[in-house]
Amino acid sequence: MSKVTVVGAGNVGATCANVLAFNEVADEIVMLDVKEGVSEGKAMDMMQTAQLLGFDSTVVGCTNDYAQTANSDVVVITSGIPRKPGMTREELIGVNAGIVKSVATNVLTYSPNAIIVVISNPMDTMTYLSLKSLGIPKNRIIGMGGALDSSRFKYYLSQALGCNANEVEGMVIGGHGDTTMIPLARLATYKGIPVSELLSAEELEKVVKATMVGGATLTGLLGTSAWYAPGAAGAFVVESIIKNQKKLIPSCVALEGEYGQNDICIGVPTIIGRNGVEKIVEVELNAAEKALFVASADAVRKTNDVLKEINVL
Ligand SMILES: NC(=O)c1ccc[n+]([C@@H]2O[C@H](COP(=O)([O-])OP(=O)(O)OC[C@H]3O[C@@H](n4cnc5c(N)ncnc54)[C@H](O)[C@@H]3O)[C@@H](O)[C@H]2O)c1
Ligand SMILES: O=C(O)C[C@H](O)C(=O)O
Repeated sequence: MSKVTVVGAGNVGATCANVLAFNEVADEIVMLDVKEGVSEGKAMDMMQTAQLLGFDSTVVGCTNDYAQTANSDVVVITSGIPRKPGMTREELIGVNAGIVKSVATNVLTYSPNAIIVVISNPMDTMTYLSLKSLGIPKNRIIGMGGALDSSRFKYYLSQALGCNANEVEGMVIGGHGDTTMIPLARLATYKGIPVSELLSAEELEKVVKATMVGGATLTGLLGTSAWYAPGAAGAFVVESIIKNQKKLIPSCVALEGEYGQNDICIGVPTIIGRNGVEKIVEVELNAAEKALFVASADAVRKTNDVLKEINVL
């Protein structure tokens, strides 16, 4: 019997729960939100698709009742506010830090062995806050950003190449921010062929830039931030944990010397399985990529410092 809780039944949380149910990733999926009746209503709506879509997972909704989340194997945190056009993710810290800290504490009380997947923004800092305030082993705290950013990178590469996105490989590491993301263009391939052999340097640069502001572009179009790919990316990470798939997914994890960094949570390639972070894979970066990673970590650290200034850490 596997159980996943999704906290925050807004755009991202509900989409994540829906994908988890549709793909039968867990036997039971609990959605929790502070808005009276919203989780219950969305859960009932999803359950009324079960016969149409043919899934057997159970979706349960509750209003702030953590007892219903008890003994979850994985808890996904999406609670908090999203950005509006013109904002950065970092600007959300003042509101979201308090929400994420209290939610993380509550879920751990009822699911002391859960693996926590943090989605709320600014995600790298919310992951660090969860790690520091919960004091659980670092393998059990995973920030979701790289799965989404890499999917966007593959999308933009496929558009430039005019090919199927499923036949493109590529990873984005670094922070999950408009200026901190590092799409690893040098290592991206189409059917094993380096994309640098198929696209000009200018075309590749355009893809990299579009990937970095992928979230901002959607926020401009939608008036709030995206949810289909973010929800699916959250479910993708959860599936690798629940089914022990050991997929290589760029994820925001605590570094202790890896990539030359300490006391930070930031996106790096990780093997994700039943124990959460099973392994951090150290890809050999070239000098330019190393410099970008250092700058990205410096920027993430600056946002982490705000946690102390606003007294949540
Ligand atoms: N890491 C990523 O890749 C990524 C991708 C997309 C969105 N996000 C972030 O995810 C968060 C959610 O985005 P969204 O579009 O779903 O927003 P949303 O407003 O649609 O949903 C957020 C939900 O959280 C709920 N909530 C607020 N405080 C709560 C609490 N204390 N306990 C339980 N629920 C609470 C709200 O009632 C709301 O339903 C935002 O911070 C957004 O920036 C991150
Ligand atoms: O862009 C945002 O603010 C939401 C999320 O981080 C995303 O990348 O879609």
